[in-house]
This record gives sequence, structure tokens and C-alpha cells, in this order.
Amino acid sequence: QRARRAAVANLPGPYCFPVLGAVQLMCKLNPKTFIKTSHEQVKKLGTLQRAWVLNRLLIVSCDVEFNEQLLASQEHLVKLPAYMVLGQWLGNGLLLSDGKAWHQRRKIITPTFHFAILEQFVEVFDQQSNICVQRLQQKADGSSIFDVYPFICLATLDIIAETAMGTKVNAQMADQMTPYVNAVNECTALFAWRFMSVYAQNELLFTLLHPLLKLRQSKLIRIMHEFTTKVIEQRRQTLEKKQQSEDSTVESEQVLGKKRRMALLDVLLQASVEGRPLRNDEIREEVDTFMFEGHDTTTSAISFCLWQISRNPEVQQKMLAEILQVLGTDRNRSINIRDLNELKYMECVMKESLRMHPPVPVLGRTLKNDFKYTHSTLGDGVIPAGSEVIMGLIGMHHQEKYFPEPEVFRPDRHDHEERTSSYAYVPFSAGPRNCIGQKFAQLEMKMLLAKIVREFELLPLGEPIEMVVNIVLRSDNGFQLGMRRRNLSI
Ligand code: HEM
Repeated sequence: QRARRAAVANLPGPYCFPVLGAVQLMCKLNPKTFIKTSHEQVKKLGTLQRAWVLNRLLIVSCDVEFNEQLLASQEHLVKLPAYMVLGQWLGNGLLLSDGKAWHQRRKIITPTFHFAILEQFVEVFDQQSNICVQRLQQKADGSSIFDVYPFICLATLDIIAETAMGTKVNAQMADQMTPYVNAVNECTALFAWRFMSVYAQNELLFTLLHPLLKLRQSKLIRIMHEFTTKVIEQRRQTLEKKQQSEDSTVESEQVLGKKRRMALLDVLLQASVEGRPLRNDEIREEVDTFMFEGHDTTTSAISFCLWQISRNPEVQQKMLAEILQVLGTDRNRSINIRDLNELKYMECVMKESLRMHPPVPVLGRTLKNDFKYTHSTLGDGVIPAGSEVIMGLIGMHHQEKYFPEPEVFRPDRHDHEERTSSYAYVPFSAGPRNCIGQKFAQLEMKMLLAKIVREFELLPLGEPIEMVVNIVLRSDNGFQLGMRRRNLSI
């Protein structure tokens, strides 16, 4: 303990009581105060700090130099214990695993996001975005104030289910939530609460203090696991039938329907580790990970972006001009990946929204070995093994040094990116554990934004957003705005 204290003596930090540590700060932190309190701490003590909580050494950093070295490292890839609240659902999937298991899976999964596969997914984005636009019509009277989040949430759920599993869950069309869709939504909300609660992160304390919630959690996880297992089994059988067929083209058309799209699951079914195919439970972990990572994150990203567009009419006008120029006014023409790649101004708008409101606002690593860093002002140092490092992406994105007037929504700043360090802007993280679904997410965002902005004028109605950290960043009072249908013939 003494050696650990000495190692970080060069770093500033809040007052730490003997034995207990920085309890006064911990008591202040909750999902709603997290952003404000962290911001105040940075102002007071700087971008790199240490804090003790009991015998845990926490390093809290929104220091670009420091985070760059840690994120780029091939050695420090183990996640924080807090992530393990998701363990029962996601198992050893890509988000939570480390070591050899993570390396093997990452190698297998990387090709699933290949351009040719993404190109097919864009068809799903297109169809599901049409449904989303249809559902939004009911609100587009020019005066109603509503929260756009639930609409986007169901659209992204439909998209991720169809692309990850090759199965439609029809979340947008159903009058009632299916048990699976309901379980995904309820479980992510439950995990969000546990993630931010110091005691409920611990499985034992959670079980002892909230036995009914624990039972509910187990039931929801069982529903989700049963659903994904069934989909995987069916898909495996279909694939085996296809492989047995002599005339694969004719046969596959009969078995799978005329137009068969590859799902992320298919790539996993055909993959092998050390000469053996992946087992169903291993595949399930990855499919569940996509369902979690690819749903809440994109919902928040799109909702924040729509809210910002509604509050910045000149940005909206510029976006609309580009959309009409690239996509035209024909609602029946499907939008493809090449169209989306041409929406350059929209890219700047998305980037600016992801800068101000990164859906994953903080990341964490547990150091298994000492981490040596160099720093231009703090000098060289070592963070001892066993420390937990919390990297504030949102804190980096709001630094005046890299983003002048950081609280102003200004998409043009991404026109010519001239930042000294590209690590100052990392909404998808960076380095070996960066987001594997980045390209997927960007295309999905573009499709939904393009269709919504082309169809509706977004109006600045309702209350401002109030950022809250629930694993992903959300708004506590929703994403309130208004909509008015555009006259596209003009
Ligand atoms: C705007 C949307 C998204 C954002 C902002 C985002 C952001 C991130 C970030 C910051 C990480 C690093 C997490 C960490 O180190 O703890 C991550 C990891 C990951 N993301 Fe995303 N993500 C998005 C969408 C997606 C989508 C659509 C998918 C899948 C279809 C996906 C799959 C994953 C996976 C599997 C990992 C773990 C990668 C690994 O550890 O090797 N993400 N994401």
C-alpha cells in the first residue's frame, strides 16, 4: 500500500480520509451528478487525478496525453470490475473478455464488419428507417412536444436484431412488446442502474439487498438467452442444409428465400478457433454483446443528434440542402451505402454531436501490471498494478485547448481536422479495444437522420436535455422536440 501511495504521490487528488478514502466525493456521485461533479473536479485539480476508495486506487483521467498511451497499449486491455454487472448476460463476449479469449474472438469478428456485409445491412437500415418515419408521422403536427427517444430505440432494436441474428423482431410494428424485446429494454435499464451504484455493482450485495430484482434479472436473462439460442440453432440447421446441397444456388434459394442476407451470426457460425467451430454458447455471447452494444449506444447517439439539429436551424437547413442534393425527394427510392458516403456535412454534424454527447462517456481499465507513462507537464510516472483507471471521453471532448468554445455546437469545426492529437476525439474509443461496430453505427445513424430530416422539419419545442450517465449517456427528461412534415415538392 505504501509503495502504491508513493508511486502516485505526484498526482493531485481529492482529500482522502484514513481507511475510507474519498467518501465525500463518492457520496456526491450518482448518474445525474456525474458529469457536473467530474467537470468541477477537473477544474479544481486538473485532468489527471488519483483517489482512494477503501484500498482501491482509482486514477481518473481526461488527460489526452495519458489516455492516448493507455488506449494505444497492447498490454492493458482488461476492463473494470464494474463492467461485470453485464457478465451474466454477455458472458465472455467481446466487450467483457480479455487475454487469449478476447484476441481469438476479435480476430474472428473483425471480418463480420467487412464493407460487403455492411453494404447488405444498409438495406435493413433503409427499410427499418422507413417504418420509423411512418411512426413519427403521428407526432408531426408542428405543435406537439414529444420525446423522440422511444421511437429511435425501437428502430435501432429492429435493426440490430435483423443484422446480428438475421431475424426480425418487429419491435416497431408490434402493438405489444414481445417478451424478448421487453427483456432487452428492461435488462439494459436494470444494468444501467447497477453500473452506477457502488454497492449494486457487487453481485452478492445486489442479491442480498434486492432479492426480487435479482430474480427478475435472472428471468429476463433466461428469456434473452433462450431466444438467441433458438435463433442460433435454427440458423445453424439452415446453414448445414445449404452446405449439404449439391446445387447450392438453387437449394439455398429454396431453403432461405430468394434474397438471403448475411447476418453477423452467419459469420460466427462459419468461423473456427484452433480448428474447431464455435459452440452455440460462445456464439450466443457474441450475439448478445451485439444486441447490447449495438442498441443503446446508437439510440443515444441519434437522439442527441436530432435534439441538436432541432435547436440549430442553420445546421438543419444545410443538412437538408445536402440530403436533397444527394438523395433527391423520391421517398420510394432506396438509399444505398454510396449515397450515405456522400453525406459529408452530415458526417460533421454527427461528429459534433458525438463530441458533445459521447454515448459511452467513460471507459475503464484494471491494470494487471504497472503502467509507465510519460507526460509533458507532470513528468514520467508509473501507475501501479491493481489500480483502476477511469478515462473520461466526455472530459477530453470538452477541453478548450482542443475544441475552442467547447459548449457551442459547431459542426464546421470537423471540416478540417487539425487537432494536435487525434486521441482528443475518441467517441468510439481507440487502439486495440476500439469499437468494432463504428462503421456500422455511422451508417445506421446517417440513414435514420437522412430520412427523418428529409421528411420532417425538427422544431425547438420542449425542455433542454439533462445529461445523465446510465452506462450510456442519455437525457434524464428525454429528448423533447417537435416535428412538422415538409412539403418535398418545393
Ligand atoms: C454510436 C454508436 C456507438 C458508440 C459511440 C460506441 C462506442 C464504443 C466504445 C467507446 C467502445 C469501447 C468500450 C470499452 O473499451 O469499454 C465500444 C466497444 C464495442 N462496441 Fe461500440 N459503439 C457504438 C456502436 C456499436 C455497434 C452498432 C456495435 C455492434 C454492432 C458495437 C459493438 C461494440 C463491441 C463488440 C465492442 C467491444 C470491442 C472490444 O472490446 O474488442 N458498437 N463501442
